[in-house]
Amino acid sequence: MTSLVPPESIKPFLDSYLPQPKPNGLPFVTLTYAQSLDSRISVAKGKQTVISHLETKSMTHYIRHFHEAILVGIGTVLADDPKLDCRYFEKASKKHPIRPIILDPDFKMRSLYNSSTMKKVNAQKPIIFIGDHVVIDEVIELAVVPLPLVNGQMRWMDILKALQGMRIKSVMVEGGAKVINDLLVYEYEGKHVVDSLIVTIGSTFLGSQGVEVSPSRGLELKDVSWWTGERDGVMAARIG
Ligand SMILES: NC(=O)C1=CN([C@@H]2O[C@H](COP(=O)(O)OP(=O)(O)OC[C@H]3O[C@@H](n4cnc5c(N)ncnc54)[C@H](O)[C@@H]3O)[C@@H](O)[C@H]2O)C=CC1
Ligand SMILES: Nc1nc(O)c(N)c(N[C@@H]2O[C@H](COP(=O)(O)O)[C@@H](O)[C@H]2O)n1
Repeated sequence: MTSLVPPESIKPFLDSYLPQPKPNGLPFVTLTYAQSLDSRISVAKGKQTVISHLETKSMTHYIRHFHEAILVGIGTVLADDPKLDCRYFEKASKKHPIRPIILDPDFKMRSLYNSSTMKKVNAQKPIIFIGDHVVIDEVIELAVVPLPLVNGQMRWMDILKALQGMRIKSVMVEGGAKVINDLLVYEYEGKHVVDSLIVTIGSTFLGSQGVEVSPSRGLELKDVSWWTGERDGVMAARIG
C-alpha cells in the first residue's frame, strides 16, 4: 500500500493545530470534515459523497497520523462503510494505529461489523459507545462502552471522560452532520471542548437536498488560518 502524502505546504499550515497534551488530561479534540460551498457534507442523507480532492483527502490521512482515535456517528458508518484507518505513513512497515470510535446508541454495529470494510482492512477493532439500555446476552467480539442516554443522547463530556479513562490522548472527530452540528456548539462548564477545527471546502455546490452543517447557533472562531490548493481550500481555527 502506498502512503497518501499531502502537499508539503500543508504540513507547516497544520502544525499549530495538531494535538498537544491538555492540562486537564482530557483528550485533545480535533473536529474535521469536508463541506461544499453551500455547507453540505453529502449530497443526500445516507449517500457517501466525495468532496475532497486528493490533496485534501491525503491531508485527512496526515491529520489522522497525529491522533490516537477517530470518532464518527453510526449514521456515517451506515452511509459510508468507512475504513477509519490511517493511510499516511512514513515507513511502509510502520502503519499508524488509530482506534475507531463509533457512537451507536442502539448497537447497530452488532449486526453490521462482520460485513464491514472496516473489519476487512482495519486491524484496529472499533470501540462502540452504546446506550446503557442495550442488552448483550451473547459473546461479542466488539469492545463496547455503555453510557447513559439523556433525551436519547450521550453527553459529550461522558464520551471524553470515557476516552480519557482508556488513556486516549487525542481524538479526531470526522462526522457526520449530527455529530458535527452538536459538537460545534457543545460546551462544558462554559468552555468548548473542540480544540482544533479543520474544515476542507470543496469547489462544488451539493444543493439544498444535501446534508447540511449548520449548528443551532452562531459561534466565533479565532486563530483562523487558510490554505488553498488546486481545487480545495482548508480553514483551520479554534472555537470561542
Ligand atoms: N464530508 C464529510 O467530511 C463527511 C460526511 N459525512 C456524511 O454525513 C452523513 C451522515 O450524517 P448523519 O446522518 O448526521 O450521521 P452521524 O454520523 O452524525 O450519526 C448520527 C447518529 O449517531 C448517533 N449519535 C451521534 N451523536 C450521538 C450522541 N451524542 N449520543 C448518542 N448517539 C449519537 C445517533 O444514532 C445518530 O442518529 C453521511 O451522508 C456521510 O456521508 C460523514 C462524515 C464526514
Ligand atoms: N475529508 C473527507 N472528504 C470527503 O470528501 C469525505 N466524504 C470525507 N468523509 C469522511 O471520511 C470517511 C471515509 O474515509 P475512510 O474510508 O475512513 O478513509 C467517512 O466516514 C467520513 O468520515 N472526508
